[in-house]
Amino acid sequence: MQNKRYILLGLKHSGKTSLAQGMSRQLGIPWFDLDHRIASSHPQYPDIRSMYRERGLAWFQEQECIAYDSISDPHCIIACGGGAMENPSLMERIAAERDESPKTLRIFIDSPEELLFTRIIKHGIPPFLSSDAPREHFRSLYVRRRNMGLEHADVVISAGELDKEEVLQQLLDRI
Ligand SMILES: Nc1ncnc2c1ncn2[C@@H]1O[C@H](COP(=O)(O)OP(=O)(O)O)[C@@H](O)[C@H]1O
Ligand SMILES: O=C(O)C1=C[C@@H](OP(=O)(O)O)[C@@H](O)[C@H](O)C1
Ligand SMILES: [Mg+2]
Repeated sequence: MQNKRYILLGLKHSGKTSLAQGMSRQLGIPWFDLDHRIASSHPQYPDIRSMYRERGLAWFQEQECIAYDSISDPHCIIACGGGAMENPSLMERIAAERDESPKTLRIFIDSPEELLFTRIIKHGIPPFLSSDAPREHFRSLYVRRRNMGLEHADVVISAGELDKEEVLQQLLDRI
């Protein structure tokens, strides 16, 4: 099972980065995180939030594509950011790669809305959520991104209330 390229998709805080690390440990193949690559290419910003806030969505989406293109390993795990499903250029790249080589597998981590919102606001309201009505904004964003994730995915993992190790196990059983 390890001779594939696994792409992790899911809303913010669904556990993509943690799962990529866990999969890498279990499968013995490298893992990459698009946000980490963007951050290390732009050390003038303290974090992803501040660069997203300062440079805006279009710039950030371009950086996601550049970060994706910079990964050449055919066998690896790539954790995308929570907005990746809404980045058409990135989704097209990955779909084209999948058409060329069925060894690319898109995995959507499907987590409940309320649980994600609770995890997200623990660290304050992120720049992609309106500060006036973050809960309502998150609801519409959740529905839209989830539908897109389900549409793009080859495998869907229902994470429910499972802890990280349990989600990882579900995922490993399915690939
Ligand atoms: N299944 C889970 N159960 C509980 N907490 C989780 C779970 N998955 C992720 N988390 C927590 O949510 C936060 C975001 O996790 P992370 O792996 O960075 O998600 P993502 O990359 O999807 O934003 C971290 O604090 C992490 O410990
Ligand atoms: O949901 C989003 O729009 C975003 C999620 C973040 O990634 P994580 O899902 O890994 O936290 C990061 O890419 C950026 O802040 C935008
Ligand atoms: Mg992440």
